[in-house]
Amino acid sequence: MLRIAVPNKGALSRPAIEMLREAGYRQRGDDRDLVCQDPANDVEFFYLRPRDIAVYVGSGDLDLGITGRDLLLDSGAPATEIMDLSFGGAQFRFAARPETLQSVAEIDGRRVATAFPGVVAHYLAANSLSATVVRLDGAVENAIRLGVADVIADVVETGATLRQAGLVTVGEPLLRSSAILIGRTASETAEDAAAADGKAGTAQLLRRLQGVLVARRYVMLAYDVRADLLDQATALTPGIESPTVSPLHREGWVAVQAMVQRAEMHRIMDELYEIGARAILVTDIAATRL
Ligand SMILES: Nc1ncnc2c1ncn2[C@@H]1O[C@H](COP(=O)(O)OP(=O)(O)OP(=O)(O)O)[C@@H](O)[C@H]1O
Ligand SMILES: O=P(O)(O)OC[C@H]1O[C@H](OP(=O)(O)OP(=O)(O)O)[C@H](O)[C@@H]1O
Ligand SMILES: [Mg+2]
Repeated sequence: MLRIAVPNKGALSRPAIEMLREAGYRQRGDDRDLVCQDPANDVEFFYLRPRDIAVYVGSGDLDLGITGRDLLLDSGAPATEIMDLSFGGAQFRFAARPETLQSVAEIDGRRVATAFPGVVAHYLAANSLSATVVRLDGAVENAIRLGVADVIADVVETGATLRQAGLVTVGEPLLRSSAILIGRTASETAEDAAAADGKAGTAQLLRRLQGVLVARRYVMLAYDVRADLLDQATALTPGIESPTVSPLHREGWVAVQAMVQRAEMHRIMDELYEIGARAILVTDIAATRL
């Protein structure tokens, strides 16, 4: 049986559970449940603090887990990123009072408050800087006004918390984080992952999660167009492999179906209309296996 760690609380919990449900797995019905069995898929889910997930996966006690890239790096656990899950996006940045630090180089010799000492130590070492790291649990934006630190290093999503605390970012992000699937060994494909841990459920999970990512990113576009305009139209909608073209009852016209990126759909529909395509329809994709 495959054993998978899922965030029990925090920014990543709800979207992780939603993604697993969309991928066809059974998930807990109550926020307080710590374990959920999914016998139909031969998987057991454990709900854990996102910060602890890399530890369980790194030790081999759990096979796979969903956590943040920043939390994986911070843990220093021997686990690796298998797949970017495209949610929980945030930057990890230094911040300070305006006008106090012109560049990251000036962090040298200062006190840096953070709940991610591993990420900060890694960055300082890679950039030959030395600073005193003050480890806090959260609400680190307060550390400067309370005199504990000169600089903070924290997760920034909208930037609202920094603004409210009267702080500004310093330098470029230390890292761009998002939710990731982690395992013991890096795997390029679902087949590699299954081969690495010898569990069939691993390949199935990877394929299903990839299926959800594609279903979220793409829509199905269908339209009718005059056959002599088909080359022009399919240049706009090449699809993933190749568009489906079917004859229409109406002489000289064809129907075309192709997947397009959701972010591009309105531009493509406008351009198709311009060249003479009609009955242009978009439908959501519920699930995919490409
Ligand atoms: N707005 C956000 N605030 C905090 N973490 C975020 C945010 N958006 C994404 N994340 C990611 O969520 C993970 C942190 O989750 P975690 O549950 O440890 O903290 P949290 O969401 O702040 O919850 P809490 O601090 O209440 O325990 C990190 O990987 C972080 O990059
Ligand atoms: O850029 P923003 O959209 O404002 O989000 C980032 C803030 O959210 C998180 O704090 P959280 O609410 O989790 O509190 P914590 O510091 O106690 O973890 C994070 O630590 C930042 O403070
Ligand atoms: Mg937090």
